[in-house]
Amino acid sequence: MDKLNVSQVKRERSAKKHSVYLHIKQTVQSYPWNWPVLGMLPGVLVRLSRIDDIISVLEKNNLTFLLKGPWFAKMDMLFTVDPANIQHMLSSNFSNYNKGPEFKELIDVFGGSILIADGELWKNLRMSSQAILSRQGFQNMSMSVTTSKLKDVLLPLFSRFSEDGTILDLQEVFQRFMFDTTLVTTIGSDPQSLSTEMPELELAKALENAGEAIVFRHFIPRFMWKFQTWMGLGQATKLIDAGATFDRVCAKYILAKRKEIQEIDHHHDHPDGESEDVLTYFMNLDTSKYELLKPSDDKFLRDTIVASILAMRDTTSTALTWFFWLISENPYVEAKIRQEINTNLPKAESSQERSWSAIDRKDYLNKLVYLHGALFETMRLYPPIPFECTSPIKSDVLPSGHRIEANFSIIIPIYLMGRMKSIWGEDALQFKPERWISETGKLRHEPSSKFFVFNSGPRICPGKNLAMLVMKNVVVEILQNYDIKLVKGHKVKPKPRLVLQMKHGLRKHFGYLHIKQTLQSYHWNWPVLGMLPAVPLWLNRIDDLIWVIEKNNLTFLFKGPWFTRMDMLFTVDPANIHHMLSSNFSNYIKGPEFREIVDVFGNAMFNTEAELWRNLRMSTQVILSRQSFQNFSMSVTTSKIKDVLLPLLSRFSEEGTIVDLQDVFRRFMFNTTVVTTVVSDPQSLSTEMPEFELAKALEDAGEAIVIRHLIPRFVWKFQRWMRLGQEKKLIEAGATFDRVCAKYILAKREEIRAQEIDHHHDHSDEESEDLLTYFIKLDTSKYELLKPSDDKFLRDTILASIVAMRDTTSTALTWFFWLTSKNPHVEAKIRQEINTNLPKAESSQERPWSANDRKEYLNKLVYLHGALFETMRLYPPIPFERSSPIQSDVLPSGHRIEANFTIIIPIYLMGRMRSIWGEDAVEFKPERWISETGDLSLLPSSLHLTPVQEFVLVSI
Ligand code: HEM
Repeated sequence: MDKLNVSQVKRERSAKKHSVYLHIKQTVQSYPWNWPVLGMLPGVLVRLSRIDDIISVLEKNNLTFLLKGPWFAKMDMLFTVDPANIQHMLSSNFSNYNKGPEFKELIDVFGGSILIADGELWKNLRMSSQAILSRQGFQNMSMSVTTSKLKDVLLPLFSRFSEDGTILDLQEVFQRFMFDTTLVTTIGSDPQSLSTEMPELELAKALENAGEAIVFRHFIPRFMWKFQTWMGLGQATKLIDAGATFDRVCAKYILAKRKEIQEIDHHHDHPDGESEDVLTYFMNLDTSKYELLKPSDDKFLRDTIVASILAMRDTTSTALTWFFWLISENPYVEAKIRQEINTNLPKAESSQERSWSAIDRKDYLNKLVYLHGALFETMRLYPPIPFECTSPIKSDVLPSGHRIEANFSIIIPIYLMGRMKSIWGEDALQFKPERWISETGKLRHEPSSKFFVFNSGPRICPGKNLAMLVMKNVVVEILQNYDIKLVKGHKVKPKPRLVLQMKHGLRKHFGYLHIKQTLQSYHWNWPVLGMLPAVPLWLNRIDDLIWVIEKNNLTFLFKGPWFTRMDMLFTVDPANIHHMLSSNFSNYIKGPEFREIVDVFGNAMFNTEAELWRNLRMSTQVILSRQSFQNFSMSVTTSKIKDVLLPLLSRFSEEGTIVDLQDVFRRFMFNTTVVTTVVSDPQSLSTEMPEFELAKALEDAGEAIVIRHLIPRFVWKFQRWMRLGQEKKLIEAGATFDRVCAKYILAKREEIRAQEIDHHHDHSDEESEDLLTYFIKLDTSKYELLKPSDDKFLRDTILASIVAMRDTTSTALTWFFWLTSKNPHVEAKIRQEINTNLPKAESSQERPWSANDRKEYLNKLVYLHGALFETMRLYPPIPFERSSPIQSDVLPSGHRIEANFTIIIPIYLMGRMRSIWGEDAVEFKPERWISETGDLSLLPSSLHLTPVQEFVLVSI
């Protein structure tokens, strides 16, 4: 294997090990668009998986884009998301536009229903459908069917799953739920597809197969699928079979209904016509009003049943699935919805004193404005029907200026439309129910040509209001009883279908949402084992842990197993923190246990106390605050960026290599830290990505130390004595530290000696010396407890410097890039800030900057500063801090603590507390750091700066 291959393999291995991968890619402009013969098809295929790129193409083309298909394939299409075009085609010029013959042909299996029909037939179908959908009786029936299905089937099923700890696929649950309720409202009988057995139903299966085959037809030239149908091949067979199933199953329903009607006629026992099901309504239709409809014709009734299921089932169940996923990703939205539900809930319902009428329930649901906004917002981002087709009967010119011939295909990609910044603003990609709430707290109206999810004009969805009520009903019942969490690691993405369902991997019955009861039900404090058994449970459920701490007023006493000395007080209460780390500082130390746990690092500043700490702190502060040291560090960073990091990223980008950015940043910071500490550059960042013993030892030591925190002291003491497991690694890491540092120290002493002999040496340079030189030459009269001549002291100093700078900064950078890639609006704002403040000279590279110029420029980047703070608020590089009182004390929270008791401040959780940061605590919002005057907000006094914090931020 040659050298390059080796490095490639190493890189892949390291990428697997870590969890952050970012793909460096060129922008889409560089791909060729229009090919000879093949047209734009190859370009489209490349871009299909790059929704962002397609969005930017549409934005660049003023929201309308002409796609050239392969020559002679009749696949040219106009894509438009321009609200003006939509208003023109679907409202003001409605009579000149229809679904087009091609679309009808594509979905022929659904017959001539309302969803497909045009012209007079459509008008008849529309008027008759609207008549039944607008009946109070029909709406009430639909609501009661939904409510009883929820109470009698769905909730008991959830309870059972929750007790068993079963993970289930919520998409499938909602599909079955909607299938059952849709069939009850359509034909009056319940197929009971939702049950513990989850039986497979042929009609449901046929609908799925038909949907798949139809999508396939959209993507291949017409003559190909025509040929396949003729030969009965591939997808075509599925479609033919699905059609046959529709015929057979619907015939059965129709026959049964006819019998039922006859019997009722026979007994003269007419039920209330207002609440009849769809099939009964259409069978009894007054044909004098709707001349083109034929209630006696089984084909007409079959198409009506299929259309009714299609219109109601998948649309609603899909919207519900995306909704639950989005709120599980946005817990603050979920909290707001729960609050709205509880605030508006009438007393009677909560105490279950009386059952509600459908009308009471409707009134209540209509009050839930924020929930309404959250459902609209879900469908804006994940519209159940992701695209719409239309075609002009006569040639026309669109408001966008595009001239289109008769029968030309026009596609409205609704999915993309909801993501356009020019339509929805800079935050288009964010899930923000607030955008639907007006200043007076009412629902904000958006024209249907803009919020096109329910179509627009005369063909607007006639079931919209009913669908909203049904969805609200489902959400309220579920949220009142359950917490729903996404199973960790499950990938969520849409699958291209007629209805925008969620693609959840290949495994069919693989679930993705975990239903669980609220935390109260867990067994907490066990005899002998204390709370230890609950720990693994919490560790996977950070949200619960946050909730427990919030419930306990930010301070929580953890009981470890008996006799293990593992009891600890967890606190994130800013008042306690201020007390321990500031006002009562002298009574608090890291504690002997902590020192013992991190003994491999020796006497570093972060694990010493009292006078020794004061000496270390003062001497360190002197060098860190030197202008020259700061400038030295800045130039090291800058040249490492320009000479190493950027060329490497360019190369990866050209090769299309996927890099582990965490590894890159760690190596980058390792190099710059070692340079500022001892001056010699280990060059760990290069195409070869060599492994370094010092870096490796630091990693092993870190791992072992975490384990020491989690297990009882006697266990790791015993392991150390036996040289077992992670303790063995720790001993080896210690030896590596000794050896490598001894080398650095020896080299540095020699260098200093040589300089002292060399009389030409200019001492004015002293100001920009590295850390090791500084400590070797330290003035011991000022710092009596420090011993520059002692190699052990220098070794500990080198290590402390690397530990303090390397991982903290590189970790913050890695999370920062991940968060900005997930929040493109933040990235855009940062880029803008960078460009706006960039001095002309730099951009044209006319003159090199001094470190001072650069510092001044970086200090202007307030929004970037906020984004970095925000990154560290959510992902603090040091996730917890430890403290212990020398003498017993009472904390401001009222907790009495004995001397030497362990107190943990879980900084990671602290950044996620709603009671500290507000309802949007878990959101990434750099804006929270910007004051009204555009400056950086002052930190709350409970959060304390470390001496290097500002320095580190400037380096970043
Ligand atoms: C979240 C739920 C729903 C969404 C997003 C939705 C969306 C839509 C859209 C986009 C169309 C136009 C389709 C086209 O012309 O290609 C449509 C049509 C239609 N929808 Fe809905 N719908 C939903 C629920 C329902 C429900 C619950 C019903 C019935 C109770 C219903 C009944 C209909 C009917 C009958 C049409 C055909 C209208 C026509 O062509 O004139 N929809 N819907």
